Amino acid sequence: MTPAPIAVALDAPDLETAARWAALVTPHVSTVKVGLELYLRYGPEVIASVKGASGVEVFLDLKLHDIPNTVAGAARAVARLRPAILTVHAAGGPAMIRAAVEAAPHTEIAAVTILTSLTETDLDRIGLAGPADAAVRRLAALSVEAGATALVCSPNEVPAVRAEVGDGIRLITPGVRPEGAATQDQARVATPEQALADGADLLVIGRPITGSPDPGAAAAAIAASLRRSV
Ligand SMILES: O=c1ccn([C@@H]2O[C@H](COP(=O)(O)O)[C@@H](O)[C@H]2O)c(=O)[nH]1
Repeated sequence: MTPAPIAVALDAPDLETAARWAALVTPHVSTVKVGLELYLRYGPEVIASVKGASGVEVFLDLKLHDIPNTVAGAARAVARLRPAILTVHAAGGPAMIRAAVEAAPHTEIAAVTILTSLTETDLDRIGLAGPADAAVRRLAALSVEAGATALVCSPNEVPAVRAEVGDGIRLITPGVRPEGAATQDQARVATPEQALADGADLLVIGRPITGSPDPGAAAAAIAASLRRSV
């Protein structure tokens, strides 16, 4: 069976837990995601540990955001680990995004538009007044112009972003919660089925899977539900 287009966020406190979660979910999902917590604690060794013997894609979610020269150096440093995907913040601007793209030619650079934890009130307060999807759309357009081939946005913005950037750009959506699951610190959310129906290419799901007593079964259940919904 083809693994579901899900990136499981391995936000674990230690490497053993992350590797165990990865082994449990990789029969069911295409991708595992390593974020700041694991990478800052363990560095490059985390990539091999979560990959194990499986062919799962590794998504390195470091959300780089600095001046172009610094981001180029950071992207070059992690490119040798050959992650499938590396994130940068779109708000770093076009020169910074292009620097990452050029520094990591074998890795897909995904630009994070507006964090899915932010509400419209938060956006007003940080000076991005207006509906979230207007800011997301603007950041999406500049990121693609700068060479990003993937974008991170909430599932709610997928139709607007797709209309802006067209097909051929991978849309990655955190802020995904199965029906009835707690939203926790996520603000702009949708169900996995809705996200997929709206055209998301890769769904990032963490705690609804890793917080389950059986992460493998939780991943399998969401994957099965996605298969039924298409
Ligand atoms: O806008 C963003 C960008 C990245 N994330 C990351 O995705 C996961 C979501 O985990 P859940 O447990 O499913 O909430 C997490 O690693 C974030 O760092 C995001 O949530 N929103």
